Amino acid sequence: SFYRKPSTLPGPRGLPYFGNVWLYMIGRSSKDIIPFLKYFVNYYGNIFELQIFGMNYVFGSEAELVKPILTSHTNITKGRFEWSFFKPMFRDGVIISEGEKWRTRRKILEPSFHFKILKRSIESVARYAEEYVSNLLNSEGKPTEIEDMIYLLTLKIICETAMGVKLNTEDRQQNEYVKASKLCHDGAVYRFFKLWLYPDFIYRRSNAGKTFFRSVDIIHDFATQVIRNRKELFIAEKTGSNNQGSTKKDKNAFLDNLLELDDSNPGLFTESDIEEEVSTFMIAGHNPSAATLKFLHFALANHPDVQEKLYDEQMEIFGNDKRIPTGQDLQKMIYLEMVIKETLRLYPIVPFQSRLLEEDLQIDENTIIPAGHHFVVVSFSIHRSKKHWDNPEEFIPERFAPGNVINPFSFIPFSAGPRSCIGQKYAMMEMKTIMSTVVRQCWLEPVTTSITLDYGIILKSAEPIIVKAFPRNENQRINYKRNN
Ligand code: HEM
Repeated sequence: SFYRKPSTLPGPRGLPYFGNVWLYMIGRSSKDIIPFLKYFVNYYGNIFELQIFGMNYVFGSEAELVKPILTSHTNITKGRFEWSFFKPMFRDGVIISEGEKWRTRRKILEPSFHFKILKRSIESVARYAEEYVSNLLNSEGKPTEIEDMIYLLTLKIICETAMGVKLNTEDRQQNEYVKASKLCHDGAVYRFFKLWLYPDFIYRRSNAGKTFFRSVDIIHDFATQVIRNRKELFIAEKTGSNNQGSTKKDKNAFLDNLLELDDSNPGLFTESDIEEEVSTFMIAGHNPSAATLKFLHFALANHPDVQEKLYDEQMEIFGNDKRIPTGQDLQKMIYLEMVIKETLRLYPIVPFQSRLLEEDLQIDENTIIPAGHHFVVVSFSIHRSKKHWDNPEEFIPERFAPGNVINPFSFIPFSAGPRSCIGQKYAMMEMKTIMSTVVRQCWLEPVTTSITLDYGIILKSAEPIIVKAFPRNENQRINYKRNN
C-alpha cells in the first residue's frame, strides 16, 4: 500500500500519491539539485522528509544521524527508484545488486583491491601520469581544458591495472567510450526531471532515450571487447601457448580473478555476470577519480600557496631524482593526502546516497524510520556543516593534519560501512601517484577561477576546468615568494 501515516519529521507537505518533489522539479535541471539540497537543509534542518510520488524520503545531514544507516549490515539495499535511472549502465553489478547476490559478489571482488595488490599498479599509474603531464605541458602555457585528457588517463589506468588490457593510445574507441559514459551519466539525470519520459516505451522513442541507449550499448560493447581480449590471453596461458609475455603483475588483475572463477566453477560466474561487473568497475573505476582529479587541478591552480607546499613535500621525498614513486613514497605524501581529502570534502563526487529500508531504523532516541521508507545520506551537507568544520566553505587542507580529531561520519567521501567504496585505497593510490607527477613537473595557473556545482550522477562543475600549465622550475618559486 502506498499510504503511510503523516510523518512527524519536518518537511513540506504534499499531495497524496504525487507527494511534493515534483512541484520543485517543473522546469528545473541538474544544476538545481545542489542548491535545493542546501535550501532544504537550511530551512528544515538536519533531518527532513520529502515525498517523491508514493515514497517517503528521509534526508539526514548530520554525522551522528547517518551513522546508524551506514554501519547497518541489514539495511544495505540501494533506493530502487533512483537507481533505476542508472541501471542500464551498471546492470546488476555490485554497485546496485541486493541481498545475497551483493554479499557474495562483494566478498569475491574485494580481495582484488587490497593494498598489497594495489602496490603493483603504481608503476602503470605513474607511466600514464608521465604521459598525461607531457601532453599537458605540450600546451606551452596556453589555456587548456583538462577534462578529456583526465578521463582518458583514468580509463587507461583502470583498463590496464584491473582488466590487464593495454589500450592503444591512438584508439578512437576510447574517446568514444569516454563520451558515451558521460552521455549516460548526464542522460540519466536529465530523465529524472522529465516526468513524461519515465515510461520506458516513451523514453526509448524519444531523442534523449535514443542517445542514452546508444551510449549504453557503446559502454557495454567496450567492456565485452576488453573481456574478450583478456580471455584470449587467459586461455593462451592456461594451455601454455602464451607467447605474449604476460608478467606476474598482470596475473592479479581483477578481471583475471573473475575469469579464474568462471574456469574453476563452471556456471557460478557466467559471461553476463562477468560483463556486469567489468562494466561496473570500468565506470566506477574511472569516472569518480577523473571527476576528483579535475577538482584537484582547479584547487591547486587557484591556491598557489598549496602548490608550493606540495612541491616542497615532493622535493623532500625525491629531491631532483626523476624516479617514479614507490608505495613507501606514497605513504610519505602526508600533505598531498590532506589536499586530496580537503578536495573530497568540498567536492564529494557522491554528494548524496540513498537506501531503501528493509527494516525499521532507529536513528536517535526519539526517531525510528519505518521499513519501506528511504533514507538519504547527504554527504555534501555533512561535509560543509558548521558543526563539524570551521569555515566550511574555505579550502583549508590543514584541517586534515595528522593529529586533528575528525568524526569519521563527518567525512564520508567514500561512504562508510559495509557498502562503502570498494576502490577507496585504489583511488587514493591513483590520485596520489598522478598528483605527485603533476606537482613535481608542472606549475598550474588558473583560467577557471570559480565554479558552480552540477550533478550528473556524480558531482561536477558546470563550467569547464581550464588551467595553464608551465614546466616546474625554481623561478616560479622565486617569483611566488617575491609576490607574496
Ligand atoms: C575519488 C574516487 C572515488 C570516490 C570518491 C568514490 C566514492 C564512492 C562512494 C561514495 C560509494 C558509495 C555509493 C553509494 O552508496 O551510493 C562508492 C561505491 C563504489 N565504488 Fe567508489 N569511489 C571512487 C573511486 C572508485 C574506484 C577507483 C573504484 C574501482 C576501482 C570504485 C568502485 C566502487 C564500487 C564497485 C562501489 C560499490 C560498492 C558496493 O555497493 O558494495 N570506486 N564509491
